[in-house]
Amino acid sequence: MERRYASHPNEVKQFDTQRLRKEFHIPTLFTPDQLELVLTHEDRLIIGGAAPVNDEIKLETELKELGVSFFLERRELGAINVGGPGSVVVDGTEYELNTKDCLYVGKGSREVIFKSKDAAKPAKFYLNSAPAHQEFPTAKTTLADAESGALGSIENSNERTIHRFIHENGIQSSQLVMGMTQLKTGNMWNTMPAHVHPRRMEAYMYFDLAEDAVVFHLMGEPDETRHIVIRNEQAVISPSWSIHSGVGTSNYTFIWGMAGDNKAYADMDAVAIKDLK
Ligand SMILES: O=C[C@H](O)[C@@H](O)CC(=O)C(=O)O
Ligand SMILES: [Zn+2]
Repeated sequence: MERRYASHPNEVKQFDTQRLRKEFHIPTLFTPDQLELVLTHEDRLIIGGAAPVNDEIKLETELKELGVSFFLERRELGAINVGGPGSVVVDGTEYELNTKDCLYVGKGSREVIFKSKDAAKPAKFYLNSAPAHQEFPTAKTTLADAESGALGSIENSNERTIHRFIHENGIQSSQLVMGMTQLKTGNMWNTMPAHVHPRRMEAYMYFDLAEDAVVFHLMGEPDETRHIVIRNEQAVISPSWSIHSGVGTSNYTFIWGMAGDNKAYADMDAVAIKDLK
């Protein structure tokens, strides 16, 4: 498991492109038959991917890295499938996950196995895991069952649908909040006007992008913004003090996941566009 340390905004404003990418950009999530994991010290969120093709993939790591006797002993997990049909087996119970379905796995689950149904159309499970101090039941949800809301307008090139999966009024969790935002065709902007939430960090994973398309992801303090160029199926870490917004060369979908002091989705401090620098 790769480890990323937490960052101070006064240091980050000195970073060049290479250093910004090294600290915040996660380029590889889906390697066939491998588990990819990055533990950030921003609220200790683990960001990862499981792409089973010919083999099953087990959720595991060097246990010394977490100081526990099994992965979810003191953690919870959110998994969203962005590939073909697959399933997740939690302590012997199999949950089928089609494209864009979400599974929450509660603290205390001992064995989590990721599987694809068809090696020709492999599943790709995007993973967020946060420390948890209370057990909540493992639960599945789908786009159709999620609490969804329309946001934005074509005039602002940001017409999109926000789907909330793991949140206050949805699947219950200790601190993990997770969902998916889908931009309509011809709409390129997400989260503009931008916001910060010093109470919670956030991670974005962009997908449904063509191979030659990119998202210019915006980060930094509102008056010290920087950009990171992100390609299909890559993630980016947003410290609690940073905006997290982006504009694509075409429309896209992204998964957002948060951990921190509260689970109130609307607890954001809006930044007026006129105040951005
Ligand atoms: O704190 C919440 C997150 O930044 C996202 O949910 C924002 C988002 O999906 C969007 O505006 O498109
Ligand atoms: Zn946010």
